[in-house]
Amino acid sequence: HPTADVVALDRDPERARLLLPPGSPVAVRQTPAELAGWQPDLVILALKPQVLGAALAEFIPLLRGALVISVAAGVGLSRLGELLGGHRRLVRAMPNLPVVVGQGMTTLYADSPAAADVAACTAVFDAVGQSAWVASEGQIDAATAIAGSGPAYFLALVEQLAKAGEAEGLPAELAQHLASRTFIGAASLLQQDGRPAATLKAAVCSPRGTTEAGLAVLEQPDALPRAVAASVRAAHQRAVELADA
Ligand SMILES: NC(=O)C1=CN([C@@H]2O[C@H](COP(=O)(O)OP(=O)(O)OC[C@H]3O[C@@H](n4cnc5c(N)ncnc54)[C@H](O)[C@@H]3O)[C@@H](O)[C@H]2O)C=CC1
Ligand SMILES: O=C(O)[C@@H]1CCC=N1
Repeated sequence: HPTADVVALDRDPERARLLLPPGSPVAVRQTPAELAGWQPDLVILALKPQVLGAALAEFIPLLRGALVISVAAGVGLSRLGELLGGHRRLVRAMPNLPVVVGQGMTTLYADSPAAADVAACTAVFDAVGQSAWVASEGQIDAATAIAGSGPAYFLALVEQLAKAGEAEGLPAELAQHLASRTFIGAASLLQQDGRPAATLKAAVCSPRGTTEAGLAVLEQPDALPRAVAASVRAAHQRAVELADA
């Protein structure tokens, strides 16, 4: 928001400055103590689950009645509330890395949030992509395994496609270029066409052609379906474990 007073707080301020575009009006501070007397309306906590326990106590005086959004994977609202001295105006959010290019997908959950808080959170995350509220807190951990971690799965697929291209005789640079442009093109097609992935996939398959031959291997039950299900299960399980980190 053009008139909002935004402060980034990071104990490594140089790192925070690197993330801001040149000329950004966002002020960078190192400790909550430097903000004494300031009362933010909205606070986003983007600390690693493992450091929240030790770090949050010093944030309590800053928060007062603020709307607090935590993006920490796994850490539940009840634990966040305890770490924040009984603070109740809390929302969990799970954004993903494409927020940096305005293409994020964020999942949100709160216990009986006020309508104004729902609107404020939605506005924040819709400004960097899309957002969706889930009906139960457990779904945030499942969504973390899909959308939070998901960009890395697709990037891993691009890596493997490029490697396989090299193995089939393409120069490394060209194989990487083909793999990433193919991925970007397929993602844009999915976005612009609007039909489901399965329908578009079928459109690539010529009868008895090359794609059918490739998919017959990739989609064997013990190949991609099993690998994806097991990967998502592991990520989901890790989110549940991080609750106690
Ligand atoms: N990386 C991703 O794609 C996503 C990460 N998350 C969540 O975001 C959180 C942060 O993850 P990353 O950004 O990947 O980690 P990161 O290590 O890149 O960033 C954490 C930042 O916290 C700062 N920090 C550490 N202790 C501090 C303290 N006491 N006071 C102030 N600043 C402090 C560090 O200097 C660092 O800049 C995690 O809880 C993670 O679960 C959520 C969605 C996606
Ligand atoms: O890897 C993680 O734990 C965080 C949460 C989702 C994406 N990155």
